[in-house]
Amino acid sequence: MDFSTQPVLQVSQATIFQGENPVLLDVNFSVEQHEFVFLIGRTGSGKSSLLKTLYADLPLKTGRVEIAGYHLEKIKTKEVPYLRRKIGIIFQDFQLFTDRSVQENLAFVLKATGWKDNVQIKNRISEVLLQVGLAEALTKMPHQLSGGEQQRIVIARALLNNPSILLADEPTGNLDPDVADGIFKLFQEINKQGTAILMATHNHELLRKFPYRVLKCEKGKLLDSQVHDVSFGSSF
Ligand SMILES: Nc1ncnc2c1ncn2[C@@H]1O[C@H](COP(=O)(O)OP(=O)(O)OP(=O)(O)O)[C@@H](O)[C@H]1O
Repeated sequence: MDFSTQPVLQVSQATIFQGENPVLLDVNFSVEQHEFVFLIGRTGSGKSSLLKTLYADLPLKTGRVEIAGYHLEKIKTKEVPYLRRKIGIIFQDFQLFTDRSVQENLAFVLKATGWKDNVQIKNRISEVLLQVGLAEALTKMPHQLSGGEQQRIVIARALLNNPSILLADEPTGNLDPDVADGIFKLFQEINKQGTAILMATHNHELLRKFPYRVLKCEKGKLLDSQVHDVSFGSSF
């Protein structure tokens, strides 16, 4: 068994760019396997740009990032799909195929990531649906599900390949507060089972309720509540 304490994410001296424009300078932090970390900051402060860099949607031009065993400063385009199997990515807007059932949406991802055995595919889909509390949704079409249920399916999809870290960009942003609470609890359960979570949020309530570590994008820097005095205030 692997008892290594190697962080799942390590960022050193990285600059986060949008095109030619630097958005965050000299970014340094790491995330351990058991951690739940909030990413905050005003609109336009660089949260999404940081997350996009971490899943290799934006190139890392300066500095070093190791995530789920991949070094982004030297990753090749053909390796990016393999990296994305090791990290789960969840956005605010559910991007399910609207013309396919839940089962077909999930099977598509497994097949695209190399799964071939139909029995194993079926079993894995049942497992992740059970994990997100939606076993009965298997044959439903996305439009037959509520917003919160669709987001649960998106989370199930992100879990299919047992990622070591989930990157979530405002995953509760479009949901009613009660539904958002349920989704947040689901993230906490997933975290307790050993998946690190880095979640961008504007939700003050969550930050006040849950004393997780906070990374804050502010004036081109990334502040870390483990190192800096990070104010939540009204500035995010
Ligand atoms: N596709 C893009 N092309 C060029 N510039 C962009 C692009 N997306 C974002 N930016 C710019 O990069 C900077 C950081 O934006 P980013 O989307 O990372 O902020 P954010 O903190 O995620 O904001 P929000 O809370 O509104 O999602 C902003 O100045 C923004 O205008």
